[in-house]
Amino acid sequence: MSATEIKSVEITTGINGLEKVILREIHGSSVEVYLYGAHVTSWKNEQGEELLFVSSKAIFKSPKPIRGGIPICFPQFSNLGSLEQHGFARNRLWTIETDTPPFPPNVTNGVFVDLLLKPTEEDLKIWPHSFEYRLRVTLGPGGDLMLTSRIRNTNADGKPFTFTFAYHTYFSVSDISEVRVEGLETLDYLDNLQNRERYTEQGDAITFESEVDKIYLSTPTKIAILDHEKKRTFVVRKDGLPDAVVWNPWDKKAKSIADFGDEEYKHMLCVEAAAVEKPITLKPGEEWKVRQELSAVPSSYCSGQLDPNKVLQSSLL
Ligand SMILES: O=P(O)(O)OC[C@H]1O[C@@H](O)[C@H](O)[C@@H](O)[C@@H]1O
Repeated sequence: MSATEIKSVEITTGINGLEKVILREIHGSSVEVYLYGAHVTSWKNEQGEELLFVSSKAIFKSPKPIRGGIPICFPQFSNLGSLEQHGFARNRLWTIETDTPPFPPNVTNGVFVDLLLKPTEEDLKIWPHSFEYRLRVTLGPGGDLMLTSRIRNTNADGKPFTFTFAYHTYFSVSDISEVRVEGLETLDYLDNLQNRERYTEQGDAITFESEVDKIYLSTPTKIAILDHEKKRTFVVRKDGLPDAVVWNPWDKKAKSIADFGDEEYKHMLCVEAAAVEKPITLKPGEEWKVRQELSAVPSSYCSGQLDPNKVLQSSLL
């Protein structure tokens, strides 16, 4: 048996000496996750092709979050509150947890790592709430990438807390002009480029020809990103996350982002499973559990299958 045929969890050192965990499946797929931000920075298929976008200018150094991969936005999405943009979970050091409270059996298939974030004294000064955030990153037997989050209110003062959330996934695409997203058509969205005014998406699948920054509301549990040039379709399945943010900065905004290459907008698309419109409130002792599952399939994948009405009726997870 060669090294790539062994299923494994390896803890090693990544860029700038930051610790990372590499998950490998027997057929050759792999996932890398940094303890800094519990940030997935790589997801490769059985052919070793990278499926996530990470900027060539990404800075792997605190306090800057890593540009690309899957940042975790918690306890605040965007600037919807008093915290730094997208909250602090994405630039804190998480720990590996070996004695995690049991997960339901459907999230224990495959190879996984459990990460834990608890607030420091400093964090409590800016967000005065005790919590335990457990993230399980799982690489499934078929190369699927699953992120399961469990967030528990551990406040001893009897107080509830409220937050917004997103898995800010950057998908790698060959050419953004050739990409379309299915599953969001006809839905309502808040347009971040227009003071979060509410609009209704018209027409067919979503395509890209300029900057886009939209929060789609009450979205189906399944969304597809079709990359015609690569002949690849990403399928996002989500559970407990009603919203979906779609973001591409396009050329002008790209130039204003220091840790993002001028032309890189052509090769990425963020589709972010999120809970934004209706913030989540947890009482002490309560736990919120959500899940995102990503798969990459060849583009013979039947387009049109993701009619939101049909998808909404079916249970996908
Ligand atoms: O540069 P950041 O903080 O990682 O955010 C990137 C983008 O993230 C998206 O989720 C937001 O909708 C955008 O408004 C934002 O520009």
